[in-house]
Amino acid sequence: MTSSSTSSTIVSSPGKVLMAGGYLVLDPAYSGIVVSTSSRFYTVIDTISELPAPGPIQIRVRSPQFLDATWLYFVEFDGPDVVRVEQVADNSASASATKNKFVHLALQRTLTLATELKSAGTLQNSLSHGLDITIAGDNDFYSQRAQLSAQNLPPTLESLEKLPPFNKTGVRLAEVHKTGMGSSAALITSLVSGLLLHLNIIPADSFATEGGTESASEGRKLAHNLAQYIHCLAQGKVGSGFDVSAAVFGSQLYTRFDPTVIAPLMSDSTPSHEPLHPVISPSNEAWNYRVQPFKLPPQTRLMLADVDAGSDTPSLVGKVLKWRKENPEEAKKLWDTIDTLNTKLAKVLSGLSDTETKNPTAYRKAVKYISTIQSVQWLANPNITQNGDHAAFKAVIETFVEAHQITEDIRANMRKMGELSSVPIEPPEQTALLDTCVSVAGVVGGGVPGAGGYDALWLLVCDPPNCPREELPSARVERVWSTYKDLDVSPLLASESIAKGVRVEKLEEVKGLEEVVHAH
Ligand SMILES: Nc1ncnc2c1ncn2[C@@H]1O[C@H](COP(=O)(O)OP(=O)(O)O)[C@@H](O)[C@H]1O
Ligand SMILES: C[C@@](O)(CCOP(=O)(O)OP(=O)(O)O)CC(=O)O
Repeated sequence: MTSSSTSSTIVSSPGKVLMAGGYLVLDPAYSGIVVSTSSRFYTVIDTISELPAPGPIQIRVRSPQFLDATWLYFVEFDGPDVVRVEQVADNSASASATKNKFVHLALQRTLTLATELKSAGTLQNSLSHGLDITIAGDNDFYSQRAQLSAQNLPPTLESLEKLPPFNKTGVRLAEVHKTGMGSSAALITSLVSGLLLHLNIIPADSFATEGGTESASEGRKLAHNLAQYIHCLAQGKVGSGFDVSAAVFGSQLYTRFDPTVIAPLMSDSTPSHEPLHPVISPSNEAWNYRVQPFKLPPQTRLMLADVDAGSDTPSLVGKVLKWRKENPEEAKKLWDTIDTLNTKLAKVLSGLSDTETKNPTAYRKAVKYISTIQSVQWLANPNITQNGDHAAFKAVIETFVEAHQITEDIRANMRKMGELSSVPIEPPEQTALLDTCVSVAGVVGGGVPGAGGYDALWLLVCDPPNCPREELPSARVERVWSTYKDLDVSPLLASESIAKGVRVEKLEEVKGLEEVVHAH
């Protein structure tokens, strides 16, 4: 199969970090602070340029970063509204014998929805040349430790920047070491959104407008509902869905949907006999998730680290939920305390963005000032109001101190949750590492993302403009990470994504993507 890029559709969607709200966000009474990352998953959909061969319609999906990662499917129409997508057995050199449930379900359910919204005949026409789909994830989704050490590079941001984009992992998908940024949610979202655009199920400008549930386009909401449903089906469980929501809408305060909305469609049988559109449609009011806009303050930077000591999220979640069920009163008190703190954190961080808009000079000076001092010292200088724009300058610093204090209080309460339910949410090794990081000059706060455990951490650090790289708080943090003895800590390149969720891309503007698409 050869492919042309003239008619290609390229869509990307970001990874996620649940900064605050782990476990709470599983309950619709509480929300989570979700930051979407600059690391993205890309789906490139091409039409096969050769004349259609007689025989069934073909869809080829490739993930060139992995070994044995080409999947070939036949699409068959059976009557006016039944479409079947079957994986072709390993009878060609280019197709692998492995299955990819996530990809298969994304194709199967998206084409089913398409048949309901267009006619089978129209869809058959759109697919007559087949589809050639390439999937690629930014390096951050997979641990690059092995690749760095193979090149004798230390685990630093500078080294990560030297690795080729969409670096080959050298392994099969099942063997890859994930970093917890939500590869499957970002993959499903980019694939489903790309297909909806390519098949004209949603208008071409669906992802041009941004926003949460209030202002997003109907096309974006449809992509969300469909991706959320397919992701649940592929995972075989209904989580809170914050990862898909971040992939679709970007950074946000997320409140989950009631899982009963998709219950009628959760049977694994193919094809599903229940029509999808009445359930998936954005006009179905049973979709009661809420996405409120959120972003990190200006001149700060989110830093993420991959900590090598893997833990298993599902077992953590099961134990915490069991404890909560058995201790409802104590749990409610703790959940409410944490929620008050989480809500306050979101408000304080959003407030900093407003302050920067209103008084950019005082804000910039304050960030610059605190970026060279440990948080305990930020207000220590009695002459602080003499320094710059007086009251406004001091007020900015006070707000940063508040943000720092809240993140520390959240950590303490998450540790309590862990102790009470006998789950290593912020285990002692992570506490020691985080305490060290949080005391570095210019660090606002940090924590264990999502469900916690041993495998990751996040930090929010000041990032004043026009400052030499080696003098930035991020460089100080990197030095701590690279010399830390008790845990193996490796940085991730990602920061917060400025683009809000899923977006359309141009091949030539994404470094390295063209090479991946044309790799064989
Ligand atoms: N680059 C990729 N190409 C194709 N499929 C992928 C890719 N990355 C992830 N997947 C799919 O997602 C699955 C992993 O899902 P899951 O274990 O839920 O991961 P995560 O915790 O990252 O969401 C893989 O088995 C595969 O089906
Ligand atoms: C416990 C949770 O609230 C958060 C888990 O967040 P993680 O980021 O740890 O999740 P994975 O992507 O599964 O590793 C469960 C949920 O919200 O679904």
